[in-house]
Amino acid sequence: MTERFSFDLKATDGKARTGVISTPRGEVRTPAFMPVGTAATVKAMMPESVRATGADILLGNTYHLMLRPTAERIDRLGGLHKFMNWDRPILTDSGGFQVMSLAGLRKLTEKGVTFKSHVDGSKHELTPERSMEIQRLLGSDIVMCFDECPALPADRDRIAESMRLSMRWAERSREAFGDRPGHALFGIMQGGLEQDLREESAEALKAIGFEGYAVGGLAVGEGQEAMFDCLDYAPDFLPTDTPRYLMGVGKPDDIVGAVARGIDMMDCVLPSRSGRTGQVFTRYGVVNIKNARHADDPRPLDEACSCPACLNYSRAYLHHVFRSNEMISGMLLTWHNLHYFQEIMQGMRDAIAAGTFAAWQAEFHAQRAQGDI
Ligand SMILES: CNc1nc2cc3c(=O)[nH]c(N)nc3c(CCO)c2[nH]1
Ligand SMILES: [Zn+2]
Repeated sequence: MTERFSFDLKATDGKARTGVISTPRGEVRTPAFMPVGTAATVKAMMPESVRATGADILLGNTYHLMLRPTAERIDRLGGLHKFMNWDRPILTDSGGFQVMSLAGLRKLTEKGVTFKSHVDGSKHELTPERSMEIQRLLGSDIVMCFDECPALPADRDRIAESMRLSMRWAERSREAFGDRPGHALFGIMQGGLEQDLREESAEALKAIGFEGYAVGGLAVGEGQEAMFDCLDYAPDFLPTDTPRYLMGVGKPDDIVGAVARGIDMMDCVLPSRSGRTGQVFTRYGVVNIKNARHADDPRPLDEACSCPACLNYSRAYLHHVFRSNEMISGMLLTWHNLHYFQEIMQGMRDAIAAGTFAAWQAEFHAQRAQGDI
């Protein structure tokens, strides 16, 4: 076990990379998908089940946990890992994105953001310094800079002004983070869909120096084509010897396309959230389990899947418990979706290491029907 944070790039195939992030709480195989554990739980999953799907790391949220139960209470109780019974690495987001998407009555200044809690209307402030303090109290292994993620579409001046504010906040985040061996601070690149602003942001972050770099400001409604156009150049502005994390992505084909463009880590609520709404991802396409045509179907969701839902239950059963709004529905469909997402990651890690990523990608797309199956 290491007391340090490090990234070891094992192999590349085209722009795709595979490696290992070493932390005092364990290793993270990349490319990695991080399940989202917003309120100190990956919804409908026990932590040991999350681990059983193949996850090495999960994501927590500064915004939600500062409001309820508060970072100070989690600290008093031994930190987020003990609190939620997950002893492997945790990456926490810094709160800015969630404030802009969830909180009310927001006021943005150079200092930071004041806002009203979406939980109880109480007033709060987030600054780079306060975000670093909260993430330290939580005890997260990978801390994200406090940034502003502008909603798209936005005009170029707004994007430039927002990115430059985020770069000043990145400087303050680095300063406030302090010297924490074994812990990492990741910078977040902004700049919208403007190539020169993306490059300016990357240069600013590299001049400050971080243990990893995220591509932020995407998956905010721009669509897959525009996102991939940006990913055709943005990761190349980042160092090759530190992890690259694409925030908030995505559907299976988004994930594969991002890895093909040099991304090492991703997070998304999709597999867990859609598991609760009956949307099931399989290698052949999407199954909407609430559809009546599954009512008498004795087959599993996916004959080739080894998750508990596919080994032990029929589509007919899953259709029934979804329609009956039974808790086991969200549990089984979430487990399957997270298992499938991790199977995609393992397949890509193996293919990149073997130099067969192009063939793996072709097979991935050939298997998938368009639309529901
Ligand atoms: C779902 N799409 C998405 N785009 C994002 C973009 C950002 C971003 O630019 N900055 C920060 N701090 N977080 C982000 C997050 C939350 C991560 O799950 C995003 N999530
Ligand atoms: Zn399954």
